[in-house]
Amino acid sequence: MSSKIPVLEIFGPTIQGEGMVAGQKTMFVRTGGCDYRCAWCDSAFTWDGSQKATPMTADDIMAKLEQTGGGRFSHVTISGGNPALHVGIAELIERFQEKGIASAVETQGSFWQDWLLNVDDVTISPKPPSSEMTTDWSRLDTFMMRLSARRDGNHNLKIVIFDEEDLVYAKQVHGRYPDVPLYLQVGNDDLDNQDPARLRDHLLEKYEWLVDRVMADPELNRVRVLPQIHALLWGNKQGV
Ligand SMILES: C[S@@+](CC[C@H](N)C(=O)[O-])C[C@H]1O[C@@H](n2cnc3c(N)ncnc32)[C@H](O)[C@@H]1O
Ligand SMILES: Nc1nc2[nH]cc(C(=O)O)c2c(=O)[nH]1
Ligand code: SF4
Ligand SMILES: [Mg+2]
Repeated sequence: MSSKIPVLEIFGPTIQGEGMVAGQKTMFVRTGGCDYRCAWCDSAFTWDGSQKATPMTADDIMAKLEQTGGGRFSHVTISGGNPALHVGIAELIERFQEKGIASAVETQGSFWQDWLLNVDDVTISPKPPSSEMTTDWSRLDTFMMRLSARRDGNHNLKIVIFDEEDLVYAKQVHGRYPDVPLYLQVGNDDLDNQDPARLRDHLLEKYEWLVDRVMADPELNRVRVLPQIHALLWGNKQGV
């Protein structure tokens, strides 16, 4: 029997706006529920009760992806919430493999699932102090070790930066997993802004600050710095 997955939204094709495969044409499946409560979560509707998830089987999700994306995609990103809370995603990844669809997952590294071994690109996003969450380093170590042991697939770290303290945290993570590519992402601290042009100016100013800080720091010579491209293009709109 297949285990159902709580789904908040399925959308696309759009571009992956963040991290390692930024610019990639992809569909998104966003799952409901998260074990964290980040102070600045831009997807709080997945866990704060404001929107209701629909329980779906892997086949339901495939049908909805095909209905929404038509023939216009060959890549699916699973985000949330924390997708790694859901065992049922194993079957969804199998469907992708059968159909030759590449897959990516966004998670914070607090829960492991063996299906992660079959995902092409795994992004792990540990949370810095500004999130008001605490990193369980032994859990994260185990998570990173399991990913490093796989033969196929890529993984990377992505840390959202709001302030100096977050940069200190990012350097701690970088020192702990020096061989894993690290992306620093501009934090969006204006989640209620409904004016995409004004938000864009604001986020670009923050991007410039982050770039300047990274250029000045010899401990950050190997990191990559990116904004959320989708926020620059479409602001705080959901489902893009
Ligand atoms: C909404 S989360 C869902 C996946 C998973 N729970 C996680 O946090 O990695 C997707 C990505 O958005 C990032 N994110 C969340 N809120 C953000 C914000 N206000 N500004 C920039 N990035 C944010 C997260 O750090 C994560 O990398
Ligand atoms: N275009 C686009 N790119 C994204 N990359 C990560 C996202 C996420 O919310 O996990 C996201 C998203 O919501 N939209
Ligand atoms: S871990 Fe991800 S989904 Fe969960 S609260 Fe933090 S940013 Fe939001
Ligand atoms: Mg997002």
